[in-house]
Amino acid sequence: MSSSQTVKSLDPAKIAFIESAIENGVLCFGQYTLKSGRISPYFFNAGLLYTGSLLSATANAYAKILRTSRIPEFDVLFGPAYKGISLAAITAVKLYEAEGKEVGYAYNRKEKKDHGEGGNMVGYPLKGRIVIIDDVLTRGTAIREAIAILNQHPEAKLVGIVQLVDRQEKGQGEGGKSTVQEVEEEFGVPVEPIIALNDILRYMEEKGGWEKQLEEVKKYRAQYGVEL
Ligand SMILES: O=P(O)(O)OC[C@H]1O[C@H](OP(=O)(O)OP(=O)(O)O)[C@H](O)[C@@H]1O
Repeated sequence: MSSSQTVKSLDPAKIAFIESAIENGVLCFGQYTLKSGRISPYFFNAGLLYTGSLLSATANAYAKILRTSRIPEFDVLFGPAYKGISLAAITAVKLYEAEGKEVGYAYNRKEKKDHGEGGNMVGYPLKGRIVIIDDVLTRGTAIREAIAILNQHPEAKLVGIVQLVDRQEKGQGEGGKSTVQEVEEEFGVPVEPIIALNDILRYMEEKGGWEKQLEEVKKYRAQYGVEL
């Protein structure tokens, strides 16, 4: 298969997102130690979404998922520190500019501040229907911490979570479920990704020229992945 092969079975928006991520080094292949301790042959580095055009494309992708997926109506976007902060902010701006949709925006600090406005929450008051915006759930530690923050606000109701990439990996439990499945069951809300590992694999398979990386990712998936 040549590297100019067309990818037919994926949504063009997903193809564009994957290609832009690869071109800009956001989606990369090698050897990466994840927060979970797992050594992954691929990594999605949301920290490299650092130009206006990349942020704009990312915000479009989040806005589209919020419009088209299982995420219900919501009032506030909550971006957990650190990476979730800018991701939630750009999404709130995009929803307003592109769709005229006004939503609140809130984030937490990792360290508590004792001057100025004080506390560790900033932005829109945490009340109403909340959607968490983050980059990726690996073992789900960060998302559980974010939900614990929400639970300290009795008027806040979590209604959904959106992540950039669903790695489709086993979570913390013994049942062999993915982190996403565990979080969906535990908290009773949908967790939607912009792309999933399956999309990335399909892209690599159909595009061609990725045989070596594909083999490594498939090996990793056989060890840590879940069949969906
Ligand atoms: O599901 P987990 O195993 O918790 O891993 C995923 C989370 O960990 C990373 O954030 P991190 O806590 O490193 O904070 P950062 O955004 O400040 O980099 C990443 O941004 C995810 O949010």
